[in-house]
Amino acid sequence: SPLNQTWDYIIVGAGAAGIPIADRLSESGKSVLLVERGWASSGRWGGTVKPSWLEGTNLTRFDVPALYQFIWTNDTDNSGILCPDVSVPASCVLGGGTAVNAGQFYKPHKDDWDTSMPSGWRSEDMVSATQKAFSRLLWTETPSQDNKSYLTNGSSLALSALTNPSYPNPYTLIRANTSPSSKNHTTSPTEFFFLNGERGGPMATYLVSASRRPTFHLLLNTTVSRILRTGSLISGVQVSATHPGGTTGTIHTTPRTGRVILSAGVFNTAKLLFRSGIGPTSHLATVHAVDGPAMINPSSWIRLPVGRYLDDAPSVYLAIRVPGLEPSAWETLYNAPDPMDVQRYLSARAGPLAEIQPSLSPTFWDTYDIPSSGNETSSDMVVQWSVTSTSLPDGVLAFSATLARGKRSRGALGIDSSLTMRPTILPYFNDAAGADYAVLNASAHALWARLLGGAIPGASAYLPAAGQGLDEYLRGAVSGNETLGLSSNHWVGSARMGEVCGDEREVVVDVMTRVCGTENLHVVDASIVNGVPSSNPQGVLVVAAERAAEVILGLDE
Ligand SMILES: Cc1cc2nc3c(=O)[nH]c(=O)nc-3n(C[C@H](O)[C@H](O)[C@H](O)COP(=O)(O)OP(=O)(O)OC[C@H]3O[C@@H](n4cnc5c(N)ncnc54)[C@H](O)[C@@H]3O)c2cc1C
Repeated sequence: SPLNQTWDYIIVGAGAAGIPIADRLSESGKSVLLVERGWASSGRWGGTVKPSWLEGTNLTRFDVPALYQFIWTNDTDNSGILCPDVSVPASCVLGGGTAVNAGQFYKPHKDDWDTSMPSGWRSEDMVSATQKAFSRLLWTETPSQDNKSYLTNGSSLALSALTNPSYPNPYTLIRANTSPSSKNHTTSPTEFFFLNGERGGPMATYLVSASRRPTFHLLLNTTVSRILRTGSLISGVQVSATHPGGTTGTIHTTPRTGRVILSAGVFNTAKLLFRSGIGPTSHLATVHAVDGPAMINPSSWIRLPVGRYLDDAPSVYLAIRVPGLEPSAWETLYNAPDPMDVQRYLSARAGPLAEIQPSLSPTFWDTYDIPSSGNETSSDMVVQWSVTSTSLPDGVLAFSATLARGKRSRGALGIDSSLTMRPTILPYFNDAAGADYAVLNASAHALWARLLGGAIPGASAYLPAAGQGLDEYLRGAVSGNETLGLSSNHWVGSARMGEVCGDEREVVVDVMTRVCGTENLHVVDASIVNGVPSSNPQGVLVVAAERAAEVILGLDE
């Protein structure tokens, strides 16, 4: 039992960052315990949740790319997948976000590091970590093993509208993971981490190599409820069984040298810090009222601005009607897919079930210059657009704009008396100078003019509808009570990394990923990324985990 030994590294949370760092640390020969609150998702790890047509195979719903969309639907049994104690979608099964996400996988833009991360985490420092991450996790634009794309009618139309030289100012076609820092008026086939026609990512790579080492142990179905801490020194974690097969008790780190690494995701890492007496006083007081004497004494609380730099990329979509657009019929895929498609997938991992439905491609980017205003210096801001016709009526093609690196709005998170984590300030369109809205507005107008100006023959307005102005539509989309609906699930930044603990820039962890005021407690997950990157974040997170492994192993040499 993991309770009966001490561990050099205890890693909390087996997600996008937790799995890679666990693997890299276990390479050193030291003992590594990876504690995951959820159950096995992928069939490779013993997962069992699947539609009936996968019975008799080793695959689960998490392994088949096309089943990704069903995490959002009410008519599919999604119980036990999303974290019940987080008010926004967060995955609480093995793999974390990488078990349920769309698999879009992008190499970081160099400015993802250079504009917001401290020294030691700039692009020149990340070269080896990037190389390691992107040689372990491969990517593809055609997950289907016959090397074809399916239901590509919408993506082909969009790609030609973007790149057609007969329309003014065409986009340049690139391969995003070959030219990661070309994100200005460029378009690329979407890059996915699917592997051999199945979900890839950390569960299919790093976890496989880690689990071959005798010094590595994966503990599933077990929630870490708090860190065992005496002042600045961490001695282990308290755990409780979440599901059958889980473990309850206390697990200790190796005396004097052991470390605990929190990789539980933006909201759950913050919750663990709060429950361990680390955070803003008001949140610690909320936890104290619930946990009482089980919580560390207030005289030992470490006041840090955990959660005060929360960020997420807001998304707003425009949609057009396109004559003759191929219907996607994706709704039937879970319970009643076409038997021919099932046969093709099961025998050869090919066909529409091997890809996100329908092809979520291409992706395109524009970068805008933002003049200085108030305390803000001039900078640039990236808008990433993606194309899909899923969950819309037949014949409708959507273009979804995501405000990415350089966006200025910031939010905050908090905890309530049921110990549920939630954003208390949403990081959307709240910047004083209105730069975020200005960029969205400019980008949406440029695209709308292209789409309705002849770049897609016969296209007509759907959202906004004909007669409703684009400005009015955009204003409506970004205001009101529905703003959580703007989320792209790209949350980062709840434990801001800085060069100097205690300075005014809301620093929670130092460049060694160590929580300020502690000796051996680290955070390695999306919490330490100081602002949304230029593209979907998991590529940045795996690289960050590789970099964190380098610095932590360096500390222990
Ligand atoms: C529906 C959806 C679609 C997305 N699509 C994409 C995409 O296509 N591309 C992309 O780049 N990004 C995508 N993302 C975002 C991406 O998945 C996340 O940014 C990423 O997974 C965050 O990584 P993380 O390591 O910080 O946390 P996570 O991956 O969330 O991992 C945290 C892990 O910790 C576990 N845990 C939490 N609390 C505890 C505890 N107390 N004890 C033990 N274990 C605990 C959780 O169960 C989970 O396994 C998507 C996210 C969602 C929700």
